[in-house]
Amino acid sequence: MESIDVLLVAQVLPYLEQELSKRYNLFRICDYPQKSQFLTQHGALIRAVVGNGSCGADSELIDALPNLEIVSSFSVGVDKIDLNKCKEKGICVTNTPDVLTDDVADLAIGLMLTLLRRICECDRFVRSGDWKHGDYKLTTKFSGKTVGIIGLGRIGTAIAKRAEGFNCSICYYSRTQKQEPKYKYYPNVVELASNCDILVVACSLTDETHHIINREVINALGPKGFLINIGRGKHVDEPELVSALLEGRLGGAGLDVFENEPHVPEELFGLENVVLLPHVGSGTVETRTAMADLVLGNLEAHFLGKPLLTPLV
Ligand SMILES: O=CC(=O)O
Repeated sequence: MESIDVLLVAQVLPYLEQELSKRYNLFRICDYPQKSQFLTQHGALIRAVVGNGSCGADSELIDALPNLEIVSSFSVGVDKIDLNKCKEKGICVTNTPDVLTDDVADLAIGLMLTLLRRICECDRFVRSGDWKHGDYKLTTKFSGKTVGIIGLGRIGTAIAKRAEGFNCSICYYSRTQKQEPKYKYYPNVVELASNCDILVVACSLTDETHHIINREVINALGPKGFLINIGRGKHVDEPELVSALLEGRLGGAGLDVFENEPHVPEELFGLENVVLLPHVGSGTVETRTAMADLVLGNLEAHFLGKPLLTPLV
């Protein structure tokens, strides 16, 4: 398959990049200071694009690649791929579901525990020597809280199962009610936020879920409520979140994702009731390797004319 031209548009696991360059004629967009120059010179050669959750294939890129057959994303989220355009043009799209579910759900629970029990702050308290001057203040219990989940898909369900292990009650919002009698369904996010202690964003980013966490939802969650976001930064109206935290209208936030990564609002840096992570939901060696193998497996299947492993479009 060395003669197949593949374009890498994002920074991915070195193992994936190495395997791609062994198997294909690999172009890396980052090697070209002018993207437009690359596209004019080589655009017509490219049959596959490999991207990730931050950089995929927008309408402009798809238009510049007239022989594109497949976009294979090293991510579960595909909000950076113009799916409608791919459908229209008959371009296949694959992502990396399932293999990262456990890691993302583990991290969501980690964020809840870290936020409520102030684990990062406690660590800083010990390192700074402050413990010698007195004990750390009391924090908030996690076990038994009501956890509200936006999006009861693979990741949302895995979070619910884990939270059940902490005797938490589970409620959720999703476009349609699921066959899950143990979990209470709310038909809108404001009602969900009013009725839970911890609100978790676990849905995919679409036009409908952009800023699903807005001022009204934040106010419904309230000064004793906590927000956890392991979805996408754009699920949250970030300036609204920052003002709610600064004004004490929200109890706290555990965030793995931000609207303009890697930029994080600096107003958050001084707050004790936030935990800030650098988008590491699936960031373990085991999971990223499994994700890389899925990207490679999907490309191989496509070019051998076999069924795709994880087709989306
Ligand atoms: O954010 C990460 C992913 O979509 O896999």
